[in-house]
Amino acid sequence: MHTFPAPAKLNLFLHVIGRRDDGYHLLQTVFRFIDYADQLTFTVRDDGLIKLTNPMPGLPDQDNLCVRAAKLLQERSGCPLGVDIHLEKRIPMGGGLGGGSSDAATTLIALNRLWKIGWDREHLMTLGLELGADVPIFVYGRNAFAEGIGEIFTPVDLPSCWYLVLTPPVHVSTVEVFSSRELTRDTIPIKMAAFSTGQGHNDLEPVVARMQPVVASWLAWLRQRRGATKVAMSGSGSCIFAEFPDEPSAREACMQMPSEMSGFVVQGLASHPLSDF
Ligand SMILES: C[C@](O)(CO)[C@H](O)COP(=O)(O)OP(=O)(O)OC[C@H]1O[C@@H](n2ccc(N)nc2=O)[C@H](O)[C@@H]1O
Ligand SMILES: Nc1ncnc2c1ncn2[C@@H]1O[C@H](COP(=O)(O)OP(=O)(O)OP(=O)(O)O)[C@@H](O)[C@H]1O
Repeated sequence: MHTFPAPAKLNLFLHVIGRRDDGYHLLQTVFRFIDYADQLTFTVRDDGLIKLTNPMPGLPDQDNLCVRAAKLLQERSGCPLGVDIHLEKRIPMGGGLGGGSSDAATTLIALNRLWKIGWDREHLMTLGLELGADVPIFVYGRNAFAEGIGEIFTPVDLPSCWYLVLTPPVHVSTVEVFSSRELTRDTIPIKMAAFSTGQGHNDLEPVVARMQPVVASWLAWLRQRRGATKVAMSGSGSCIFAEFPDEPSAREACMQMPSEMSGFVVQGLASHPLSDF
């Protein structure tokens, strides 16, 4: 039995700079891992079966991204082994924090080792991209400036800081946001260095804020917090965050949260906990 973390990510900004012929969007974004994670426990089986030991309500096992990742790896590597997977879910689902993608990436990294397949990270990242645009970053394992559809990385060193992440009680469909007529797809590409001077916004944010007014009003509240150096939505939402230089200022903002709001304080990570595994 082996337990591994699957951390969440924040998109510190997300620019949509174009669209490919297949409908996928060309992005520029910075991914930052945060100290908030699901836990996955793997027990290798020698009968080749892949089983989730604690099914998630409303999500058929065969659609679960960790089951899909295990099946894909088994199929492509020809490995005869199977696995029991226990998934302890903590990251809000469909919140733009990449939880499902992170579960898939941790599964690929762990089973590559436990099944003794021996592929390098590059190979696992290519496989991961078949499961979703957000999977490769979690396999890559370093905070990064990302381009392409979110799979071409340049590592970035980010300052230590803390986040107040708010979790509005609404689910936002990534497909719906990307296919909105209101979405602008022509932000001028920036150089990576521009980000460190504070440039960057999330082009998906105004679309989601219009679809879900609660996101707009919670964003407005976050923008009024003292000491916040940045406020934005992560990915396709609905989670939003404020960045603070230290823990006390993030906690102070959290204490001021009205009772109808929900969220948590979390530290930004320097890298994925399995980056050197
Ligand atoms: C918004 C982000 O979370 C930012 O990190 C990701 O780009 C989304 O990644 P993801 O959830 O892994 O996305 P996928 O499962 O690959 O794609 C879901 C849907 O989002 C749209 N999509 C996604 C990524 C991208 N670069 N362009 C897109 O247009 C497509 O309609 C796609 O069918
Ligand atoms: N292990 C999993 N954990 C969470 N969701 C999963 C998982 N496997 C499949 N899914 C499906 O994927 C959808 C998106 O889940 P996820 O939590 O990754 O959203 P997200 O963070 O908004 O992703 P993204 O920002 O990458 O679109 C869920 O609504 C669910 O139907």
